[in-house]
Amino acid sequence: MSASVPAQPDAIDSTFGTVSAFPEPVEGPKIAARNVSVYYGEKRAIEDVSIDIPKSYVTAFIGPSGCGKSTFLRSINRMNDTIPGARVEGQILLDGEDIYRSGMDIVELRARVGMVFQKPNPFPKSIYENIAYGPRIHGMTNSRSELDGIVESSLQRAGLWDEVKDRLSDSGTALSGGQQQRLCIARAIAIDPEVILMDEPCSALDPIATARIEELIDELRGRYAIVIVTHSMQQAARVSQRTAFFHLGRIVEYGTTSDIFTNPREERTKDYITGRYG
Ligand SMILES: Nc1ncnc2c1ncn2[C@@H]1O[C@H](COP(=O)(O)OP(=O)(O)OP(=O)(O)O)[C@@H](O)[C@H]1O
Repeated sequence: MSASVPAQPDAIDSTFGTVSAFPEPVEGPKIAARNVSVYYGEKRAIEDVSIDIPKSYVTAFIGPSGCGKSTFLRSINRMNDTIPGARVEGQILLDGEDIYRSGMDIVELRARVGMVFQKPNPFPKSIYENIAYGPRIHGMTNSRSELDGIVESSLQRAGLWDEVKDRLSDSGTALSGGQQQRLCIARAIAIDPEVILMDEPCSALDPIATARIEELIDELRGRYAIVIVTHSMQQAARVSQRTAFFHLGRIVEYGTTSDIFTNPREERTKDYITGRYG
């Protein structure tokens, strides 16, 4: 891992296990949202959200069902564009560039800001093709051997290579749920993104597969800005260094995961993380 990777977690909390406390990021934000509101038709699902999301950290979005976590996550790579009637106000800056400006190349944006969904969704193609598809359409390689190299390194980084190297031509959909999710992470990594958005990536997985994905998230964070939506307080505490608590379409509190879980400023945050509602 690079030297810029934050240090190891240093705070322990008996309820949530090890909770990370990290120094402030040294670089400017990878993503900066400014007064973002998201509408579905007349309904406002996100209201005036501003947040800076750093590189080399995992940022968790937590909050009760329907509070807008997924809506906001999807607005970071303009996935909401695909929903009829959805509309975004405000600014979302990626390295200072407004991703909602006219003329923004959406295909390039989604290559820079990859996404992993709740339910693993490999293409109904071979394991090899699942990974090779993105680099091929983005013109990232000139030769088969280069493409082979990307497929191998992506599967390596997603911790799947040893399990699939002898059956790359088997269908991706024939893998176990946990393997499929690692395949989807490998697919996202293959096009060299800068940000990885994960919408409840473990909710369809058993505890062992979940632990594997959590380890993987920790291994990957040095290289990317990772944002994860999760319903599991324990998972947020285990994998993230920053946590934003959403409620009724707003961010109530955002800070180090350590502060949010051990020393929340807001009553609503405290109530949620102690299980009083949600
Ligand atoms: N495609 C859509 N069309 C209309 N309304 C939507 C759509 N998607 C979400 N909403 C509404 O926007 C609000 C926020 O939903 P969203 O899925 O972002 O919340 P969430 O916090 O991710 O919830 P959950 O934790 O249950 O996944 C909810 O009131 C939801 O009903």
